Amino acid sequence: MYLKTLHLRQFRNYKQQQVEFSAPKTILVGNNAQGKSNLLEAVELLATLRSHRMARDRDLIQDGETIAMVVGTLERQTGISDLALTLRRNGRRTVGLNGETLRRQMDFLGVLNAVQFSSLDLDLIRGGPEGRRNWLDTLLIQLEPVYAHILQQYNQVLRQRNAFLKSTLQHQSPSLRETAARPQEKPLHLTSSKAQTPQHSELDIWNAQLATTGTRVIRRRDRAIQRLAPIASAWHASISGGTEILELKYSPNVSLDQNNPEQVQQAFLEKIEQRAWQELHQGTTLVGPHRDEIELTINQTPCRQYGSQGQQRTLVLALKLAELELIEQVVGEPPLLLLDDVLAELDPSRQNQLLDAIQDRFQTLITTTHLGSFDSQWLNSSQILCVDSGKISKTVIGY
Ligand SMILES: Nc1ncnc2c1ncn2[C@@H]1O[C@H](COP(=O)(O)OP(=O)(O)OP(=O)(O)O)[C@@H](O)[C@H]1O
Repeated sequence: MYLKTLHLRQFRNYKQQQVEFSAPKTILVGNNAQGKSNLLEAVELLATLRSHRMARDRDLIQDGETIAMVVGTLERQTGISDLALTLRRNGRRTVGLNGETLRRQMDFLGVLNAVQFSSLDLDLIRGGPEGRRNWLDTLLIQLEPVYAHILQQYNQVLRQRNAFLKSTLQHQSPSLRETAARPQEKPLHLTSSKAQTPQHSELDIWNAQLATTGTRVIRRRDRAIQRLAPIASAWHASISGGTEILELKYSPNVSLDQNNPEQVQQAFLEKIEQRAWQELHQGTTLVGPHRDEIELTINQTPCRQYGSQGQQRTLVLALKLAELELIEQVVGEPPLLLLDDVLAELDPSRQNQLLDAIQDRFQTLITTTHLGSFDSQWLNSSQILCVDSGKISKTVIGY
């Protein structure tokens, strides 16, 4: 797939900007804080409707404006598509495909595919499990756009269940609150699952919904990791010269021993039952995929404790190359690669591995503060654009 043009209106620091991509590789060069990452973020939004910077829509809209637009023309084997995303300060975003507004965001996802790789990705290993869950979810949205809807349903049930648990905690009698201060002592009505109060029947409804929607999330995450793991291990072995074995394992908060959805739901409900008292005591949901972990180990040692920054970079590079390959396998066309200031973070040998893997196979947008890290062959075969205070101009070097 090939992104031919991108048009930004009142997006971040771009007032009005049209960009035409004239080569498989585009290098965006400019000083810090000029708008290079903003442009990549716009492409990422067209692909996933998410920003890895976790920006809110009002942050994406230019200061002082009420609306922003990102429009792209994409060429795929199946034909040309026009994608349009409108962000509003005081309203919902809307998405359009080929001139028509779409009712479901799900139908917008999966048209453009992209893998984003920035220095923030190094936190995938060092950071907490939430970052790894977000990374996997963003990948899954591209592999199966319906997953965006599934995840949204789960998060909605989770929010409502949390609100219910919180209000129950606030309204419980002082004697109960006193017992809650001693979590080892369960109040009588919670020692038997048969004892039913109106609050408990409402909780039962939330439990059932959490288990149903949560099981869908868990099973899809598991499938994605199973497909990604061997590809990532192979890349990792190739980059590290075969001396290190990377393992990627999904570690769901609810056991996935059984692959049958009914059995996973049953395991989910049993775990909720076990944690019921703690949940009421803490006023929040303690069971479900919002507490999953994705375990990364090298030679059986957890990566977080393992290794130097260089080894962690090798690992992230392997994960990103695996993402590219998996998306290509699943959607049947190579996705775009968005490299946000990462070349400078990699040593020359890792840079070469990455550049060799890309070749002209993946349309690649690269940001950099200086062109010194590219060899002349790369510079000659790339389109080079200068970014200066939200304005883009062509340079005389390159295409
Ligand atoms: N909503 C917004 N409205 C106007 N300007 C914005 C908005 N959001 C961000 N900016 C501006 O965008 C600029 C940052 O751009 P960007 O993050 O793309 O930097 P960059 O060129 O990639 O630089 P670096 O190399 O530091 O990452 C800053 O000047 C910031 O003030």
